Amino acid sequence: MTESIPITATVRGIELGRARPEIIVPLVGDDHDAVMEQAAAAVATPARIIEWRIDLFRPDLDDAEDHRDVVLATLPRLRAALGPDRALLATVRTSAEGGGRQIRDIDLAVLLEALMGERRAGTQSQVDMIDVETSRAPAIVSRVVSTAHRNGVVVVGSYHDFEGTPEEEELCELLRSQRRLGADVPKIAVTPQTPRDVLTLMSASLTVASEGAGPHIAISMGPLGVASRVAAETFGSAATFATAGPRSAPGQLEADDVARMLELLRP
Ligand SMILES: O=C1C[C@@](O)(C(=O)O)C[C@@H](O)[C@@H]1O
Repeated sequence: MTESIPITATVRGIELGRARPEIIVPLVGDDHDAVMEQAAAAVATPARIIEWRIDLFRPDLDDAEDHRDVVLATLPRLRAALGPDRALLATVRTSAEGGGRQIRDIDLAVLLEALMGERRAGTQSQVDMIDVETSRAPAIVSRVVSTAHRNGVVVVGSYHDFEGTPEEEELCELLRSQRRLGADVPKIAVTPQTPRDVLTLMSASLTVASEGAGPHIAISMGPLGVASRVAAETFGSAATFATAGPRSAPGQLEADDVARMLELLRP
């Protein structure tokens, strides 16, 4: 019997969806120096993907254009600090999904598009992956997805629930619908109220993984959900978020510990 080749999403030679789950370290600094300091700590861990939580950057700047200007000024320096082998995931988590910034859909689209830039032939966008919340206006999601794909940027589609864990079938459908919207890596992060909720999340992830449509990320947040962050490979999640300093969500563990756990828990 021949084994089917998994569909993967590749950034900087890192193949999401094949072999061991990737560790993603978030940078949550509120200004340039804090972000650069956290980036230095992140590159000293085994994480190969670094997430810049842009919604937490310069909260003093309410104006979308002022905020965009400082973000774009820091981007090349952050990119350089990561070196050629680490991928940069840019995330603007809106307050609607537990993030730090209240932003109009149109300003969000302009910011995400500016981050991806229009690359010239033979060059690479400074951002390798872009996070888009798939519950934003459909026109905005599709605009961001098209710009990303035109520029060779991998799209992470996001959904967060900080209150509870929907039913398994709903979780599966969320991941499938994110992929239909153009996400290369659908992602759900939900909150367990009971241990069984953690199983529900893992089971939904396993179901979707077995469909073989491509990589996805599934997280059960908070202290109860920690198992989901280290057992990612067993239930088919392509990546897990872990820290090198302050965390960006409840339940995240240190990247070095997670790397060890992923190795120990390899099926
Ligand atoms: O979407 C996610 C997942 C996350 O919420 C977590 O639970 O690890 C952390 C966020 O930084 C990231 O954007």
